[in-house]
Amino acid sequence: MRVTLDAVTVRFGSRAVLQDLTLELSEPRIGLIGANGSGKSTLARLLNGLVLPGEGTVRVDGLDTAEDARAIRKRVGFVFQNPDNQIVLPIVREDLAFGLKNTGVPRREIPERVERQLAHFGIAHLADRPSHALSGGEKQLVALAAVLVMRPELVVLDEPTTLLDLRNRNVIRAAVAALPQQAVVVTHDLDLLTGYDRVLVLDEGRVVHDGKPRIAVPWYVEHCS
Ligand SMILES: Nc1ncnc2c1ncn2[C@@H]1O[C@H](COP(=O)(O)OP(=O)(O)OP(=O)(O)O)[C@@H](O)[C@H]1O
Repeated sequence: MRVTLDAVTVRFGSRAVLQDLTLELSEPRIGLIGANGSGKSTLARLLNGLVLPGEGTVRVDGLDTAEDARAIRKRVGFVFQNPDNQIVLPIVREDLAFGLKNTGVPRREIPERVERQLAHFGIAHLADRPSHALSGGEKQLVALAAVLVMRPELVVLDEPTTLLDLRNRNVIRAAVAALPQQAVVVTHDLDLLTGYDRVLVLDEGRVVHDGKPRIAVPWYVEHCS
């Protein structure tokens, strides 16, 4: 998919948290890095219309997020930083089935799709567990599974590894690397970006570096830390 930002500014109150961004995002793996408060999550949220630009336009394959948010959300999945904001139903299996039911997937196909997605992440054993009683890392895996089961064309992940131990961080890294879909990943975990096609470094709402990870990551470490 091709996401284009044209002269986008986002303000919260009188403060511009993204300033006059013009970008085209179409590479398979894009990382967004930058200091706390630099605007990464806000940029990620623009991509599926969770945040709308105050000025300028965001288009996803030509659809304007300010006008076609519903159609865009079907195609662009968003994995929240805090999985509690995403998991809506009390039992894991039901949570994964929820979105599928809402988008009209035939009921007989739903259980198998849910099982397959959970098994893919090695979390089939969580299917009947209450979502609220999962560990932070388990919740993060369930939240990612719940987005992927919808088969979005683009997946936006906001700090997908923050709550995870080393083993599950590797599970997520491998899962993201193996995604057939395009992915945009906000992260402070710089190792996650190995092999990515493009990394954007944000600073105070502007893109201050844009390039391959082997250049962008050392640039960030040198200039922004
Ligand atoms: N809904 C909101 N209302 C007011 N201010 C907001 C809102 N969302 C974000 N901000 C502010 O916008 C700025 C950018 O926030 P954003 O979450 O995009 O940064 P970030 O780079 O993702 O940070 P972090 O690494 O800490 O997650 C911050 O100063 C934040 O306080």
